[in-house]
Order: sequence, then C-alpha cells, then structure tokens
Amino acid sequence: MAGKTLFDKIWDAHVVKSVEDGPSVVYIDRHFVHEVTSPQAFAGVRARGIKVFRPNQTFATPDHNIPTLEQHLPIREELSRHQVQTLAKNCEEFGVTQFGLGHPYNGIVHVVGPELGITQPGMTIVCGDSHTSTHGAFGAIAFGIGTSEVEMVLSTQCIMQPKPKKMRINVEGQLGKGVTSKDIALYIIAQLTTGGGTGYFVEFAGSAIRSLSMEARMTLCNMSIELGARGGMIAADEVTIEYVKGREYAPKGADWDKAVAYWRTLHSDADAVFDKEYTYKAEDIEPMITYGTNPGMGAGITANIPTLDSIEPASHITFNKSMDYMGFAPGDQLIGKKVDYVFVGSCTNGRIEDLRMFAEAVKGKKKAANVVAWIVPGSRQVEKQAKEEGIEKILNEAGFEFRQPGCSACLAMNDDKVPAGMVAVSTSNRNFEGRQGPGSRTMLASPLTAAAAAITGVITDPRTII
Ligand SMILES: CC(C)[C@H](C(=O)O)[C@@H](O)C(=O)O
Ligand code: SF4
Repeated sequence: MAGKTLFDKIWDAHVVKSVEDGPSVVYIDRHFVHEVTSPQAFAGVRARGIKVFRPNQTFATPDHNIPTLEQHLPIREELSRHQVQTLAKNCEEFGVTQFGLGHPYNGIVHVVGPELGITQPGMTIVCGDSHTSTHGAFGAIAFGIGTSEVEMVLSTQCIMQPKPKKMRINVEGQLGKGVTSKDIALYIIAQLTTGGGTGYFVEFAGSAIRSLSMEARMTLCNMSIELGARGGMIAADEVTIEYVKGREYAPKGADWDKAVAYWRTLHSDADAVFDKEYTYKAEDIEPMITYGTNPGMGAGITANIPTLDSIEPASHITFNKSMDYMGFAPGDQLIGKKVDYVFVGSCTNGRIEDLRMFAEAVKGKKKAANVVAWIVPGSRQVEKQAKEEGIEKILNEAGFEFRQPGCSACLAMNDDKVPAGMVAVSTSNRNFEGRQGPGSRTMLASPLTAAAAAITGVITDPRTII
C-alpha cells in the first residue's frame, strides 16, 4: 500500500464516520468565529434549545466590522455596531471565549488563532470564513465553512465533508532579492488560474517553502483559497514547533513533549501519491502584482499587461471588462502606473514580519504626496509589538499613519473604503470589483511592493528601493 499524505494522516485521525460515496463526519479540534457568519448559527442553536457542544474549543473575535481608528468609542455605523454587539452577546450566552473589541487579543481571526497558539499542527480547524486556509501553514487541515455548517459545528463539534482530492505544489530553490511568499502565491495563482485548485486540498512543499518563516507560510496558505483549492497546508517542522512553543494556548510540560513527538510524524510519506503535482523554480519568481479583477490576473512587476493575442478568445470579453474596470489597456507597462492608495494589512500580510518588511523599506524615506496609505496591524498583539519594536516610529517619520487592528480595507465592511476610481496597491488577497469599496481598483502585491509604491507614488519594482 502506498504511503500516506500529510492530509490523509490528519483526516484519518479525525473521521468519526464515513459513508460510502458520501461525505465523512469529521471531528473538529478548533472552531473560530467572527461577527459576520455567526449570528444565524447561534440563533439556530438557540432555537433548538441546545448548547454549544464544546465551548472550550470555540474562539471568537470581531474583525470585519470594526473601525481601525478610535476603537474605544462606540462603533458609529449601526449595522457594524449591531454585528459586533451580537457576537459579544452570543459568546456570553453560550460560554464561548471572545476576544472582543478592545481586548488585548482582539484582531483578525486568522492572525489571532496562530499567535495565541490556539492553532496547532495536526488539528482540524474550521471557521465561517474562506481564509481559514491560513491555519494550514501549521500542518493542520483548516478550511472555511458556511453559516449552516457553523451551526453544525457549534452544536456537534463535527462537520460533514466529502474528501477532497490531493495536490502537491513544490517550489524548489532560493527566492531572489525582494521576492516574498506573497509573490509565490500570486505566481502560482497566475500559473494555474483561480480555478486551478478546485476540488483539491494543496500541500506546499520543496526547499523554497521549507525556508519560509511561519508568517510567510501563513501568507501562502491564506491565498491557497484564491487558487480555488479547499485549503492549503505545509508540514510542521522545527520552524513551526519553535513558533508554537510557549504561546498562551500551546501545550505545556509533558503534554508539549507528547504533542511534538506526534507532530514530527505528520508529513507526507516518501511514497505517498497525489492526484496532481506541480513543481516550480523559486528563481523564476519575480515580485508580482495583479492588474485585473481576480487574483490570477497577475504578472511579474517588470512585465506588461498581456495583449489580447496571448489570451484565449473565450476569455476576451471578461478580460476587456476587467481592463475597463481597472482603467488599464492590454499591453500597458505595469511599472510607472499611478497609485492613489496603499493598504498594508489583512490576514494575508498584516503580521509583524510584514510590518517589519514594510518599515525597513520605507525607513528614512518619505511617503509620496499623492498616496493615501493605511498601515493596519492584524491584531492588538501585532500592534503592540510594532510599537515596542519602533516600527510605528519609523512609519510616522516617513509620513505613514499606523492604525488599529481589523480587516480594514481588505473588504469594504467598515469605515476604511477606497473611493471609486482610485487605484490601491493592497497586500490583501482579493481584487474583485468593488472589493475595497464601490468602484475601487485593487492591485495585489507584497508589503515590499506596497512600500515601493507608497514612497514613489507609482508602481515600482521593490528591488530598486531595498
Ligand atoms: C466575510 C467573510 C465571510 C469573507 C470570507 O469568507 O472570506 C471575508 O472574510 C472575505 O475575505 O471575503
Ligand atoms: S482580512 Fe480580509 S480576507 Fe482576511 S478575514 Fe478579513 S476580510 Fe477576509
């Protein structure tokens, strides 16, 4: 019998019941909850007169609807205020731990879980949020679920899931100067398209992946969902173990030793078989940026936007529509395009390492006068650390505003909206029409590329400023 994949090992350890040709009932170790997808789920549990089955394995934090300025004041916008209050009330009623607005652990759910050690290797993790794939960076099976499934997990701590197919994506070699894991993600999605991973769970492997920090691995797994995949994962190694060690919710003492011994067994066996496998060379990856309205419409920053003759005829209409929306023309050079907004943050690139990267690149320089920049930490802990490390000071001296944590301009569910027609270089993960505000135009890139745009006011190769 062929060896097992990392995915299979974790999956098999969590299947409670399998139905032939049907979904399996899978036990869930950690359930993260935010204000957008939980109200109806809690209402459903309440209506059935039952309890949250395992409140100690459920953790909540408001993130989407919170403002990133003056968080000590009541939320001005009514719907957002209501969402955030409802989450707090539900968590209190059902005995779920909530890191509410103002709590030292508040922040974006996918930043908070890992930094508190709630996310651990070998676990099954769900949240009513597509970017739950982020947690796969720890060698966990983590995926997003819908509101009715949130209710299912709240009430049973299990979920029904068909087993996905298995894909491995290897990136071998050494990344070039100015190339980050965000660029790996945008490169892979540009190669395989936003549908390339549909039906699969992806394991990222290879020497370039193993050399990444935990933050960088989270960025990559975060974006696996933009490939259409159910989720992404990376086997735990010493980097992972070192990161989890000592965190608030991490196992301690003898439990820690036991956990680590188990985690070390969680990797794909040498003879494991994948349904699909791709291998890329790290050397081929340039700093990337998107020019269109889905994350697969990206290119190396020195490239030009493709011309119609390089695009399949069937896609011409959507391609042209996307060019119109962005205000670009096929064949345009990317470098030199004017930038109005820069957003650094989100569950993709709002961690301490991202802020460090941005701050180092802008240190001693000045923000371009034509750019409005929002630098938003992913959590209160990231905010605190950035202040302690002097990052806020560097940012302020360079003319940048450092805000309070939240999803912010990643999606327009709060006050931080990019105005219509404006071009934003954003470190987030989606560039759909209207994603950052009605009519807003998004170009996805790494924190380094965002820094280069912020200080020059135009799309700039980050390798020229570091
Ligand atoms: C609001 C939420 C359901 C949504 C998601 O699932 O991803 C959001 O986080 C996003 O990034 O679009
Ligand atoms: S930061 Fe963006 S992608 Fe992440 S959970 Fe919030 S809205 Fe979704």
